[in-house]
Amino acid sequence: MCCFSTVLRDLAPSMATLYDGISQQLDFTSCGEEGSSSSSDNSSDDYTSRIRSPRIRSPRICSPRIQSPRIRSPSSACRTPRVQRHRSRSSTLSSPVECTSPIPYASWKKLRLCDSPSTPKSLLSKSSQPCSSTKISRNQRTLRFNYVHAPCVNVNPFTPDTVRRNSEQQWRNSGRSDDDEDYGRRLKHSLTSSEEDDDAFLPPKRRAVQAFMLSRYESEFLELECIGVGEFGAVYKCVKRLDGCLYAIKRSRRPLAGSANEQLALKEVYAHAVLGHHPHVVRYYSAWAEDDHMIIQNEYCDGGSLNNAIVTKEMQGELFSEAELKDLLLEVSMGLKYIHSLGLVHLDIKPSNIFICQHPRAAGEGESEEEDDRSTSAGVIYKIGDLGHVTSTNSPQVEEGDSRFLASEVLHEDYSNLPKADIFALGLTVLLAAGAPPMPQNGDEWHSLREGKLPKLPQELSAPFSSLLQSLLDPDLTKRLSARELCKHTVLREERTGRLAAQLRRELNVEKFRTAMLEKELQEARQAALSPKQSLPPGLKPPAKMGSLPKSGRRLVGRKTARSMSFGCPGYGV
Ligand SMILES: Nc1ncnc2c1ncn2[C@@H]1O[C@H](COP(=O)(O)OP(=O)(O)OP(=O)(O)O)[C@@H](O)[C@H]1O
Ligand SMILES: [Mg+2]
Repeated sequence: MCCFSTVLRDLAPSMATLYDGISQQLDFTSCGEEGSSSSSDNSSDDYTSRIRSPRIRSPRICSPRIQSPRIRSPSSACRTPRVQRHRSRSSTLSSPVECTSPIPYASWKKLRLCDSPSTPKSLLSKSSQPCSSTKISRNQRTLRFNYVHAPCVNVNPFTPDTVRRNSEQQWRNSGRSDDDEDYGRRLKHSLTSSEEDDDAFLPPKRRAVQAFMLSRYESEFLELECIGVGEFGAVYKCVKRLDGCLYAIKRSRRPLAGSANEQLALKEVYAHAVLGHHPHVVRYYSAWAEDDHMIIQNEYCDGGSLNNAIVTKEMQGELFSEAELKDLLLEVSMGLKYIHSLGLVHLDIKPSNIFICQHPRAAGEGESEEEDDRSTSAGVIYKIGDLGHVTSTNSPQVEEGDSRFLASEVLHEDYSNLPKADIFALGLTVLLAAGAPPMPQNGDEWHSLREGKLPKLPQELSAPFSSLLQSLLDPDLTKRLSARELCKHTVLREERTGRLAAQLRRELNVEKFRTAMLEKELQEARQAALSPKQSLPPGLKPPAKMGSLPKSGRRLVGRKTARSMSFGCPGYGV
């Protein structure tokens, strides 16, 4: 009896926790429409206070955009683009009915209901809930998130050591809360553990599959830091609790449903899904809607954006070398060639939308037929990201990108050769990396660039490379090279091929040396086999010489056992 009462007493807190869990579940389901348009401001603030951590934030790159100058008559070919920036992405509409998006609110709703294997579960469950905008108070929400403990983070045992060490260092610097200490501990342990205690890598199984009444973002990911804030949303560096790998999670800043942002968010997801995997396009893993915000899980590029790299170089008084510029141009062209080959255009190519991977090997890259990352000058890989403006070439719905990189023909609504608009923007991007002054948003300078006049650069580029850059800005679209042509261009290929050849020669020499060493060992082994008396201890009978082996090849010892052979084994000539 005494034992039974003890058990009951011990059970009481667990029952209370269970009850809490159930009530939180109810609470959670009721918050589905908190971000509905009528309450967007509050929700946005709530979101900001909840999700944005006061951690390191990369310098914000202001990228004003054109304010949807949709219908423009040819007479609008004025000297200065009339379009005034600050930008269409942010224009949240007050009601779904007013939505100007070509994907109407109804379709968005339907999209959430379509039950395909690729439809995120969270999206489906959310869609099945009533659309009433039952709001929960800030306090309730706080309670909900405070009471539930997030599952721990698994440490991926396949993470290369260098990456793991970097993560551990970052972990130490980030000053995490007690809740996530476990991850830090296991991460640290994984660096020092021996083979016998490799089990320590793996958390108890129940943790990996446990269901928690948290948002998908919080239950599946551990947020490490905010790595960028764009017009559309904020991007967080996160570790996925299950696989222990890093991802860039992009979350729209404002509630989506019924807003113009909805179209952009969907465009980005559609484009990523269609594009699949290419070494020069930021990889997409998953997307879902949460509290009416779109969340996109992408590959994390450890070198940040090209824009950040340009700013950093500038501060250090350095410039991208011509070889690096050629790599940049070639690799982004490869990504564009792929995008264009699928009948799509990016329409927002600029330094802040090109990302750098510094550990391509670790990320399993360099598998493209077209390239070999051994041949890149800086050993980094450039990738095209931010697909929010992607549209198809056949039936373009052009949401113009940043006016600083906008081709003149797009401003004049000539959409007959949109891939060349990407090439124009790429030309300006490479010029910026070469040290060109910031691109103008309008005015005479803006026009002179569109007339094919290159800006002054602080470094001397070779004549062939300069004229190649010049051709990217050519106002005559037929003279502006295509991505396909750029990928084959000798100016870009020559050096790269030379570097690859040199690298292959080095590797060949290493292999030759290894072969020579093996041959030497083999010779020694043969020698030892031919003069066995010298090496055998006294009293031991020498084995039969090669020449005196029985003709049938019968073995003298171990006749009944399977024969295993190895090089360098005296007694068995090869
Ligand atoms: N995959 C990634 N890896 C590393 N950093 C990233 C990644 N995605 C985004 N970032 C960082 O976040 C910033 C904003 O990202 P992104 O361009 O996707 O958002 P955005 O809201 O569309 O921005 P904008 O409208 O200004 O182009 C980038 O400039 C970069 O610094
Ligand atoms: Mg961007």
